[in-house]
Amino acid sequence: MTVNPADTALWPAPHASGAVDATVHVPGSKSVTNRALVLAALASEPGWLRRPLRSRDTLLMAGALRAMGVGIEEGVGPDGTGEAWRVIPAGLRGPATVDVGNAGTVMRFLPPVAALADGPVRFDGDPRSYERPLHGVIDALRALGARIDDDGRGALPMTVHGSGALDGGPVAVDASSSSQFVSALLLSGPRFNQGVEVRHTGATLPSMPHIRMTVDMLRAVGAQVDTPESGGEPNVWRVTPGALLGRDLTIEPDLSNAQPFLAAALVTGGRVVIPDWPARTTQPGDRLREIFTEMGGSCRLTEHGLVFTGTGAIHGIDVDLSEVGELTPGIAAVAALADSPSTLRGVAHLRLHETDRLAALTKEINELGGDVTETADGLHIRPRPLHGGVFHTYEDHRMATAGAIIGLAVEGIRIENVATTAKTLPDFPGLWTGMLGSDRA
Ligand SMILES: O=C(O)C1=C[C@@H](OP(=O)(O)O)[C@@H](O)[C@H](O)C1
Ligand SMILES: C=C(OP(=O)(O)O)C(=O)O
Repeated sequence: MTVNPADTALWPAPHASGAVDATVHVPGSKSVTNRALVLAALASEPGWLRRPLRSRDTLLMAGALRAMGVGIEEGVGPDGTGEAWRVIPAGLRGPATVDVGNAGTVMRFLPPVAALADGPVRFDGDPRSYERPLHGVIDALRALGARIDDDGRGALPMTVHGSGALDGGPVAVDASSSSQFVSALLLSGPRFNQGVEVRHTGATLPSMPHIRMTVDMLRAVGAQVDTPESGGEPNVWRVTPGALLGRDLTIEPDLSNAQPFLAAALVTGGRVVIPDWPARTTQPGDRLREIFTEMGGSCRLTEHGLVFTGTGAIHGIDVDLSEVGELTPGIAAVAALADSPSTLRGVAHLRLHETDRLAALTKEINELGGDVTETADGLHIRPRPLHGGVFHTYEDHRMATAGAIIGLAVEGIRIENVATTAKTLPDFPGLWTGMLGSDRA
């Protein structure tokens, strides 16, 4: 990818002059949009995605599916309101090339789809995508009958030689480095000849809500899925082969991307409303209601959405984030501004995310005067007065939003490459300054 020098420029993170009071419309969920695209592409009839997220990760997913022959028409919905994408499934085909960027969902969810295509599908992406774990997907697909050429490291780049069908059946996977290995195999499972039975063999399994999201969305398109929670064996998921329905699905706002805005209410002692917060969801961001309440805020789910209010006090927290790892950078940023220390646990696998997030958070907060230490599976954060400086982001969207949170309370923070937020959150700077502008209007 060519980097535009303007994108890596330093962005002066706005300092909050007072308590924020704003309503923020957060764009659609990355995780839901990319699952919905895959399931719609594998269905036996066309479907609709309403209010899809339009961001780097989701456009890469749509582009990759189009390259394999799927029709995706971007436009307005059947009732003429709001953005909606029409997905028209077609016989999956190669040769095709997939650019995964640095999207975990694209690099893990699409190789099983490619195994169903007729022809070779080449996968490549950003340099970081070569380092992110993919062995679980590659080894499992080979065990299920696929032919894959990689360079022997079990990582990108690689070519999946689709033969139009895959046997499927039982397979063992160590998904301790990413829950996306399990999700990937389950999502395409209904289209494998024998379905799929995925047995997780590792000691730990992160991001369980994201696996529940996969299961819920599969069931919503007619798949039969047996899970440990529905009375099955622990660590075993079974998907029965069968046709998938085309659906008309409205995508929920991305609750993990609501995090910086909720944090703004907490940090400034203000109030932020997030419309369309779902009453029931599998998104891990829903845990923020509890976590940010423990850290000093309060929230109410109303007809207007989630109303989150800060008091001005920010407390430290001792919390296991293994289920909700993607919330860690934002929680670490708030914790660095708290009135007592924090311990964030259960997130060793974050070393393999967009960047090594534990190292990056430690270095960047400490360079502003903070006192953060890495543990085997997380961070200890002892708040200290911070000063301005450059906050490096390592092409990680959540590092950029974490820096913006600190910038609200600390003058002179400049964020490197704020444009990296476009991975999942289009126009973050606009939404952020809009939120801060509302209290001055
Ligand atoms: O399935 C998904 O949509 C995701 C699963 C999680 O991945 P890991 O299990 O690799 O942490 C999460 O961190 C990522 O942002 C999105
Ligand atoms: C880990 C993340 O993304 P990915 O889907 O690329 O794994 C994230 O969004 O925090």
